[in-house]
Amino acid sequence: MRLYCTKDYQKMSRKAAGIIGAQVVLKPDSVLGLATGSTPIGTYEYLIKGYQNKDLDFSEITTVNLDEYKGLSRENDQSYYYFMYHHLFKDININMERVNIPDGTKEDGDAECARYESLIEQYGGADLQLLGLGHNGHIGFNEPADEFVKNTHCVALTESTIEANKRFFTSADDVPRHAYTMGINTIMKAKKILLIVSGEDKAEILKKSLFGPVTSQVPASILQLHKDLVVVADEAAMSLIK
Ligand SMILES: N[C@@H]1[C@@H](O)[C@H](O)[C@@H](COP(=O)(O)O)O[C@@H]1O
Repeated sequence: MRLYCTKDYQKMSRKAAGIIGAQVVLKPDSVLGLATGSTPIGTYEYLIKGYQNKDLDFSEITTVNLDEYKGLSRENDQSYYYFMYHHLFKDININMERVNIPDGTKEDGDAECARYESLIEQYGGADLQLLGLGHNGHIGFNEPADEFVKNTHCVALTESTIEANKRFFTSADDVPRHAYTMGINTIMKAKKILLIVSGEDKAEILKKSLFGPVTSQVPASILQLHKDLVVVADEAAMSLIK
């Protein structure tokens, strides 16, 4: 594991974008695994700057996103497709045909999850998977559970995740109760994993994830077993790690 501690959110974002940018430069046809949530927004802003400065070319890049809410269409402004389009894709030269996100509108969840899993399998996993960290240790939407779920699957969101994500919706009642998410093995198949974490409210779960026991009750703890894990966290998130 490589652990970088940055002064603040901006510096975390710049460092993370630098790592993703290096991947894009070194392998222009990379498969990038992308994430949503508030943490990666600054990273995406720096990637857009890299494109505008002509340092980064995304024309050959393929993307796979971690997750999507069940029941939300691409046009829904709370869907992760919409999020990705508005925070990144619309401002870079990505070929939208190479953008992959689970389709939240597919009623047959099993079929959609199997399709998504085999797509990632065909790519041989992401070259680099970007991850945020949920307050309960979730990655993607892999929630604390009695066992790790291997492949892309449909998950019932926990109350704490619904609570944390309600800020993006009119009320907690509007937060979808289910989501499609890459499984733990889907994520671990990535050749490199970049975990970004910001804020004091994540300090405890970051410490547990990186230095606590590997357990499905803290899904991110599995990342300790990845052979190329890079963590970029700001001082506030790192405050409990000496
Ligand atoms: N499914 C996403 C996760 O992929 C993300 O990492 C998490 C943390 O979000 P934030 O970065 O806003 O704290 O939120 C959501 O639940």
